[in-house]
Amino acid sequence: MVRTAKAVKSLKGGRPPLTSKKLSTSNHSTATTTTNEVNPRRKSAKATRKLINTHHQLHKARAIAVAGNNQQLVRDLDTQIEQLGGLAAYQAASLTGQDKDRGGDSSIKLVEWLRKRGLIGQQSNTGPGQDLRVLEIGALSSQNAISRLVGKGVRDVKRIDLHSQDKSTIEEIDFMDLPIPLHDEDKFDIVSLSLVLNYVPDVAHRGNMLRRTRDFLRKLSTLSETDKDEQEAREPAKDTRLPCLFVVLPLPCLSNSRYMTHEHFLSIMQHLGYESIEKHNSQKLAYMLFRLDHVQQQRDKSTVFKKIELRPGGERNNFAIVLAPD
Ligand SMILES: C[S@@+](CC[C@H](N)C(=O)[O-])C[C@H]1O[C@@H](n2cnc3c(N)ncnc32)[C@H](O)[C@@H]1O
Repeated sequence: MVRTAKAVKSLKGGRPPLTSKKLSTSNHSTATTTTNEVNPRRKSAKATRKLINTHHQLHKARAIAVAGNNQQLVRDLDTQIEQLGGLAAYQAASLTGQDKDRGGDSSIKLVEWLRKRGLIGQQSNTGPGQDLRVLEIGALSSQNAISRLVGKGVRDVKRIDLHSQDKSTIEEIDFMDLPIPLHDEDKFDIVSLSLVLNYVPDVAHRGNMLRRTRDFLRKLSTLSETDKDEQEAREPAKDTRLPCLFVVLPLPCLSNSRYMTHEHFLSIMQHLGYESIEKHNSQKLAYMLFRLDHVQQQRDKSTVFKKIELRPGGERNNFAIVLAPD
């Protein structure tokens, strides 16, 4: 068996287990069971974290092997990934992490912020934001908090994933292959990228993915002028400008990486035209909401963000994002 890089202790999972170590008995998953009968829903929090962490390591090692054109190593790593139950097992483990007793559904924070900003009304079908269109990249379930708002302030949620857990509600497609909508009305008000960037093994692909999110966001707010006037009359202080990108990362990606800091991430986002409008750190996750300014994104096309050491030290992880020029 091929040895992979030593575990990056502080980057494991991305889903926080809470204090309870009891086995999850929740049964609302749409996760499929693989031929290997891997069923992480029965695993302990520790075992779930270990499975997610091992997947991250194997995928990272595979990306390096692909870059070095080491076909034999790629095959060995593919075998190891398959033996672990493949992507389906990884997703099921992540879905387990979405259980309430493991830290929950990250879209709860998105919904909280949309409400706070007056983009979602307090009651069904009464508030502004009726027409909010959401694209969820890396979707595991159609039952999360943002999905439950469909018909209650959100018009629709388009969910995509590399490996769909339920083809009727989650389209199986790589975001990088998702056709860019030609017309503004077919684009989205909110794009969600929750715990996806850290899953992408290649640092340049992470940058490309972030850049591509802009093509899916509308140029104009969906709040009609009447909606805006009504909203401002009700709560003048609220800023209802759209469109927005919701990003969630394991906190150590920003707080303990050799190549990334919170400020550096904000610089990358700012360069892409994204203004930070909300942020929250839980014990294990960093939640961020950005607003895209389509005018700002046009400037300074030559800047490059390389993988450079920003925070030296021993006990660090290697999370990085590389952004090539436009
Ligand atoms: C850790 S799970 C996170 C799921 C969920 N968003 C959450 O916050 O719990 C990461 C998911 O991102 C998906 N993913 C990674 N890269 C993707 C891509 N390029 N296009 C679509 N989905 C992707 C993976 O298949 C995986 O299901």
